[in-house]
This record gives sequence, structure tokens and C-alpha cells, in this order.
Amino acid sequence: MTNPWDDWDHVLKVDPDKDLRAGETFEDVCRTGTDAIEIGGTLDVTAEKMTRVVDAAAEYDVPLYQEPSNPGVVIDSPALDGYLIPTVFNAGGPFWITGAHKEWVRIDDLDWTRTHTEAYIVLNPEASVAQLTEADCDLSADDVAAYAKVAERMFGQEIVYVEYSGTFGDTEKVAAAHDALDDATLFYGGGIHDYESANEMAAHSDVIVVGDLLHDEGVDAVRETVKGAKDAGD
Ligand SMILES: CC(C)=CCC/C(C)=C/CC/C(C)=C/CC/C(C)=C/COP(=O)(O)OP(=O)(O)O
Ligand SMILES: O=P(O)(O)OC[C@@H](O)CO
Ligand SMILES: [Mg+2]
Repeated sequence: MTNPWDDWDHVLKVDPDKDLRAGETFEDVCRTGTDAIEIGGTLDVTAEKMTRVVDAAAEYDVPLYQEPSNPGVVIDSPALDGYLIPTVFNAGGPFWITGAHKEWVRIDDLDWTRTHTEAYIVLNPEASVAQLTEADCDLSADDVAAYAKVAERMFGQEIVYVEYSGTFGDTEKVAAAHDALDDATLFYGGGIHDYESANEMAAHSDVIVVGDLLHDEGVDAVRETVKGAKDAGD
């Protein structure tokens, strides 16, 4: 089976709770050359803020995916190509593994054809996502590889996401996850800030995700990371 992300090298994650740089527009954001835009953040996201970003990006060609951090922020929009629903494999308790999901499916009539999951392995203990989910970030490269294998082989996950949100990760751990996977696509996110960091992590993963750089430095800096990802090849 083919999935859209099989052809991606670069994803831009837009946090609806953060502003763009002064003078930059969503048209600029959509023209960075990124393969897809993921809309989501851990803190202070609302359905209203989500809608604002989706509506602003809707008229451009880039595929748009919502990545909700809880069931209350999911929006129903024809502009969305799909929903990427996180599940945190190393969360401190079951709520962020299956609990939130159980609450979501009982309240909504879901469009399963557009609903996909991402198996997160959260590794930066300082990140809001780690704190919210009480993730066990004290993992060796072998632990990370084992989680990746469990996600792919035992839980049928098509995307495994090594998440270092806010900091550049340990390439040995990212490479260990990559080596452990046969078919699933490895997303890496965290601390990518220029051509070099993008190029380096792209060599150890299938898709790199760039987040805060858009809000902190702007679209030109993002464009450099697209080049870094594309130059790494696959
Ligand atoms: C079942 C549904 C619909 C939702 C639950 C989905 C789950 C399990 C969410 C838990 C993990 C999570 C909060 C994912 C959101 C995506 C993410 C990691 C965004 C990056 O967040 P940070 O960069 O840590 O946060 P801020 O930038 O807001 O500080
Ligand atoms: O904001 P950064 O550090 O680029 O992280 C990207 C993404 O993995 C966050 O979920
Ligand atoms: Mg963030």
C-alpha cells in the first residue's frame, strides 16, 4: 500500500498558538517547498486557532494535515487531506496511548479514510509534550529501536515519530529507530534550524519535521531546511 508520506522528505509543523514572523503570510509558508504542512502543538491550541490556520493555508497546493493534541481541537474541514493522530508509546500512562483515542472515537463519527496514526517516541524531557504525557525519556538507542519495532511489527504503525521537540536529537538513537524499521516511515522532529542540521537528520530518517524555526526565524530559514532534506536523498 502506498501512503502520501512515502514521498515526503520534509514536513513543516505550524503551531496554531504561535504567530508567523512579522510581514510573512501563509502564502509564503506554503511556498517554502515543504512536502506537507502539519498543524498542531501541545499547549494552548483550540479548535478556533486550528480553523484559522487551515483556512489561511487552504487555497495553496501543499497537503494539509491536522495533528491534534487532544480530541477537543479536531476540526472538520474539507481543506484537510487528513488527520495524523499521535499515540505516545513511551507515555507514563495509558491515557496518551489509547485513552484519549477511546474518548475521541466515541464522540465523533470519524472519517477513517483520512485518519492515520503516528507512533511517537518522545525523547526531550524538557518539551511540553514530554511533560504532558509524563513520557519516560530515559531511553538508550536499543530501547528506542525496540519501541520502533513494537510500533511497526506489533501495532501495525505506518509512521514512527522520534520527537525531540525543541532540541536537536541524538543521531545514534534516531539511526537506531531507522535501522529497526522495515516498512514504516520514520519521522524525526526537533531542533532543526539550518541546512546542515536538516541534512544530517534527513540522512538518519525518512522525513524531517521542522517546527519552531518557522515562528522564530521565518520562511527563508525553513527553505534552507527543505534544501538540506532534499539533498540528503533517500
Ligand atoms: C485522540 C486524539 C484526537 C488526540 C490525542 C493525541 C495525543 C495522544 C497527544 C499526545 C501527544 C501530543 C500532545 C502531540 C501533539 C503534537 C506535538 C508533539 C506537538 C509539539 O508540541 P511541543 O513543541 O512539545 O509543544 P509547544 O510547542 O506547544 O510547547
Ligand atoms: O519545533 P521543533 O524543535 O522544530 O520540533 C518539531 C516537531 O517535532 C515538534 O513536534
Ligand atoms: Mg513546539
